[in-house]
Parts: sequence; structure tokens; C-alpha cells
Amino acid sequence: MSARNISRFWEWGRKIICVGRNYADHAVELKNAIPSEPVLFLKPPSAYIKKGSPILVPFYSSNLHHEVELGVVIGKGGTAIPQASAMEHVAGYVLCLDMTARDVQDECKSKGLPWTLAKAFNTSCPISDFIPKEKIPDPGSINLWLKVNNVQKQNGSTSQMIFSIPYLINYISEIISLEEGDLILTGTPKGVSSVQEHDELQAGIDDTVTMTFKVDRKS
Ligand SMILES: CC(=O)CC(=O)C(=O)O
Ligand SMILES: [Mg+2]
Repeated sequence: MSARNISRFWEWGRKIICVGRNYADHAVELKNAIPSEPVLFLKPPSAYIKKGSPILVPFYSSNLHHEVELGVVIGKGGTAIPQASAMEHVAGYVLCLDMTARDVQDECKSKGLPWTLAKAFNTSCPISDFIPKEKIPDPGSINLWLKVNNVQKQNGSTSQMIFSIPYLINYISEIISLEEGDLILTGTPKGVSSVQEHDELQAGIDDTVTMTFKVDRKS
């Protein structure tokens, strides 16, 4: 049997672990407190889409937001991975969108309910092609940006993250064992905004990686 190729990790059905409120400017724009520990939630693998597939607005939402994020692809699993060796467990990266039904999330927050409907719906995790680890020698100092219909909405540096990638790998793996092919979404900088059917989202890492997705509504 041939070895699996990590660049197709998104086909393996592994976990997507998302970190919320990891940029102070985004926590502030949504009037959330700055966290003292990472805020975690999950998306199922059915949330993944790749280029050519549309982002579908869930039928129960009228305020779908984009959140551009750096995704960390786990290459070697582990439990309670020390910060000092955390980067040895990283195979590479993807640029991700954490698509969020903000109206539904606001309602869940006000009722003390989980965010599943707001965050985990089909097509809620568009991703770029796999980026091997060597291509991003310093993931703690890259620029993430996003445009809607060619208008800039988000532009932030990963140096603004409250919790670093090694900290997150250690924190998460103490609670949820990490496996090869898991993806960690590391949170979004400020500038999230509403998108509509027919909008075009373009996102990038500096001027090296770019990806484009169209928004549609399921008929
Ligand atoms: C308030 C949020 O939706 C948290 C989140 O996903 C983030 O990236 O921050
Ligand atoms: Mg997010």
C-alpha cells in the first residue's frame, strides 16, 4: 500500500480544531473579552472546500462573515506535546477561511448555546493548497489579508496572535490528542465583514499564496 500524501490531508477525515479570539483587535471589534486561555471549537471534515467549489450561505443565516486564518497542518500526532518540540509536529500550513454565521453565533452566545450551527456547516472551511513547512520559515511573522470584490477588508500579521503556534499545540494536545492530518485554525485578525451571494473573496499570505472563492446560496 502506498504512503498517504500529507498535501491531501483534507481528504482524510481528521479533526479541525479552531482557536477563537486569538487576536486582540478582533476580540475588541466583536466586543469580546481578551482571553487568558485559548477559546476552542471544532469543525467537521465535511466543512472543507477547495478552489472551484462555492461557499454556501446556510439557509438559516442572513449574516455570513469571512475570517481569514493561518491553518497549521499536523504531520506527527501526540498528546501533551511540549512547546519546545511542538514545531516538529507541524507538516505545513494552509490559508483558511473560518466562515461564520454571525447572526446565529450571536444568538447562540446570548442563549449560552454551542456555536456548532454558526461555525461547522458544510463549506465553512475553504482552504488553499497545502504549503510545506519549509516555505514558511517564520509562521509567527506573516501577513494574512482578505478582499471582498477587490475591496480590502482584513490585513493582519500573525505576530499579533495572543497565543503562539507552539503554545496552541501544547495547550490543545493536553486536552485533545493531535493526529497526523489534523488542522488547527489559529484565529482571525480584525476586519471581519458580511458577504452575500455572488461575492468573490480573495485571500492571501503576503504576496506568495492567494486563493479565491465565490459565495453562493443553496437553491
Ligand atoms: C468570535 C469568533 O468567531 C472567534 C473566532 O473564530 C476567531 O477567529 O477569533
Ligand atoms: Mg475564527
